[in-house]
Formats: sequence, structure tokens, C-alpha cells
Amino acid sequence: MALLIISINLNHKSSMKWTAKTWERITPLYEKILDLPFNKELTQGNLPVEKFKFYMAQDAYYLGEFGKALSTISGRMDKMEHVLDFAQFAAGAIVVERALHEGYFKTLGIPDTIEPSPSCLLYTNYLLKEAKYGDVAVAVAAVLPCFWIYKKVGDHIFEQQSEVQNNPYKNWIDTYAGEEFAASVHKAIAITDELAAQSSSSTQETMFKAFEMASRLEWMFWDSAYRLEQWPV
Ligand SMILES: Cc1ncc(CN)c(N)n1
Repeated sequence: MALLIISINLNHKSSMKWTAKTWERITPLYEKILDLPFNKELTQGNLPVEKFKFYMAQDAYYLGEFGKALSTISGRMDKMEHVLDFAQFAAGAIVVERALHEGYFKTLGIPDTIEPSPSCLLYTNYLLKEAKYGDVAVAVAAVLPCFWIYKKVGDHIFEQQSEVQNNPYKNWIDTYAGEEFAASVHKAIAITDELAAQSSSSTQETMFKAFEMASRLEWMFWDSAYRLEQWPV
């Protein structure tokens, strides 16, 4: 009986898509992201404005580099449909998401130059390195948390907004909980599963490591904004 249960369980796991298995493995880290003071206070609308401004400035830098990483991946794709999808993701990061920043910059004040913080530089350089030199399926796995974790966090925060009045961060929340962003996220998940299905199990594990690394870097990005992270020297 025990053997039967183990074998049913193993069959179930092997028939699961790469993204479903990955999300199961990443859940403890995702819960740590939800628990970050930055996200808790953003949910309640009482995140100090200087922390949000710092985050938005770093994120404007991040999105430019993220857009370049997506364009690089676009040029490495085999299927024309995927070339186009990644080119559209790059445009979305630079045009749609940065428009959100410009709205906030108008009300909060625009920094003239943005020097990336240590965590921001670490994250963007990691993505650019994978986009250019990693196996293309691994590069796609590395950028997936930037879509998927933001969607999950956006939805999670949005669900709690009925208890919050006049949240100053409503536009941010609406962007990541919105339908336009959701459509890109679903597409990115489907492409990742398609590439994973064509990859060896060792490449699939490298894809997981890349997804895990980028998820860690997402945690660090929010945490560094909360700490207004500076270069130590
Ligand atoms: C750091 C970070 N990661 C992801 C996203 C959503 N594309 C973002 N705006 N910023």
C-alpha cells in the first residue's frame, strides 16, 4: 500500500509542469517575500514615502536593464513567436512599467541620475549575464520571477485593499494585479514550460537554480529599498 502511494506520488510529480514543480519548491522563499516589511507596509499604505521613492528610482534603473536582458533573450529564441513575445516583454518593461514610475516621479520628484544600489546592480548584472551566456531555457527561467513573483505579490496585496482607504501606492498595486500584466505573465510561464519540456533533467535543474537565484534577488531588492541601501565605501 505504502509503495503504491509513493509510486502514485512520483507519477504525479513527474507529470507536473516545470513551473508547477518550481513554484512548490520556491513557496517558502515566496512567503518570506510577502513577510518583508516593505510589502507589508505597502499593503497598508503606510510605507514611508522615502523608501518607496528609493525603490522606484532603483526600479527605473532595473527596468532598463531588465528590458535589455529580455531583448537579448528575444534574439536568441528559435521560434519566431518567442522572438516576438520577448521583444514585446522588453517593450512592456520599458514603456508600460516605466510609465508607472514617471507618474510617481512627477508627484514625488525625479532623481536626475540613478546610481544602482549594490543589490540592484547584483540583480541586473545577474540577469544580463544569464540572458547573454546562459542556456536560453535557463535565461528564460532566470527572468521568470520578475514576472511571476510580481504578479503573485500584486494579487496578494490587491486582495487586502478592501480594508485599506486611499492607499498612495494604489497605482503600483493595480499595475501588478492588472490584466495586462497577467497576460504577459501567463505567456512567460507557458514559454518556460515549453522550453523546459525540451530540456534534459540536468538543464531543468539548472533552470530551477536560476529561478531560485532570481527569486532571492527579488527578496534582496525589496529589502535593500527598505534599508535605503548605500555602497559601504
Ligand atoms: C525588481 C523588479 N522585479 C520585477 C519587476 C516586475 N517586472 C519590477 N518592476 N522590479
